[in-house]
Amino acid sequence: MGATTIDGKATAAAERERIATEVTALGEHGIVPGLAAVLVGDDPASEVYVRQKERMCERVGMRSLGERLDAEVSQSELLEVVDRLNADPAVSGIIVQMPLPDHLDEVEAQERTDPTKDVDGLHPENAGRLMRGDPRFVPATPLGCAVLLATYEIAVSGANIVVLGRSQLVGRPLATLLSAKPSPGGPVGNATVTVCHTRTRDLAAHTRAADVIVVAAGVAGALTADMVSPGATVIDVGIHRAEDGSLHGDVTDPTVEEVAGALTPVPGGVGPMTVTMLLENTVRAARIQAGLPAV
Ligand SMILES: Nc1nc(=O)c2c([nH]1)NC[C@@H]1CN(c3ccc(C(=O)N[C@@H](CCC(=O)O)C(=O)O)cc3)C=[N+]21
Repeated sequence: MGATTIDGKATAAAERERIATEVTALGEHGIVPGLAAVLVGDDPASEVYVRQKERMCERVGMRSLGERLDAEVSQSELLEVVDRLNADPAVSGIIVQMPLPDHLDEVEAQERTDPTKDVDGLHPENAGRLMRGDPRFVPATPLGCAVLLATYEIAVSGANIVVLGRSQLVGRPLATLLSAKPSPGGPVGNATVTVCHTRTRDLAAHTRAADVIVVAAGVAGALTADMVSPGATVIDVGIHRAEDGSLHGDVTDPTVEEVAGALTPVPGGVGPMTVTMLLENTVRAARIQAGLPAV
């Protein structure tokens, strides 16, 4: 038997064809969407992200700008970079990659980002709009997960979904998105969502009752086969680099694949969708800044 593989790489490639068409249409208005990523220090997951982002921007005809800052950079120097990108008309979207080194204040950097350029959706205004059911930028990873579920026609409406993880970037917004009343043309919603985390008592009881489990714990080994009900869908958001350079998700137990009905691989699952939805948000940002209707 074995689970259906949810092919994020192929789904992302199809989504990029649509995005490339939108980029071409904007080009006719003289607009080239540009994405700036601020990377402080050398977090390995962020390094993977930067590289993929630059490749994919190029493929769809967008501009990509990398701002690499030393791990020792001060908070005021970081904020100056954000201010400069806010003021730069060639920059449509800005992301400050997480996690930042401990001496830096992430929230202050997020609040400093122009909310119309905040393609990660982390500015309180954008996070608040998502909570209110009127999103401007849905964070790329949650949006990518929702698009995968829709593409593979995995029932979300009325389903029991466990989101394992409660980060501002993934778990929190994903739970909001999946439980929301979907807006017309918007992504999937109407699920019954349980947000679980490291302090959840009897986690396995929750995951075993789930039709869909999204593992966004950031901890390798967070989900084992005994925690999965037969046929359930498992979306693995984790990304870890092993000593030998290979990439792995939060799911490390190989028997999960024998129990689950569908499973995202790492690499080739959520990762490529994240990059692609970031491009989508950047096109949206460019349209908003140009006074065009957001698509
Ligand atoms: N503000 C912020 N927003 C983020 O969205 C964010 C972040 N900070 N910090 C770092 C993490 C990590 N992340 C990845 C996205 C895509 C891949 C990706 O493309 N993965 C490919 C790997 C391809 C390869 O190199 O082999 C895959 O899974 O197939 C990886 C990692 C986004 N993050």
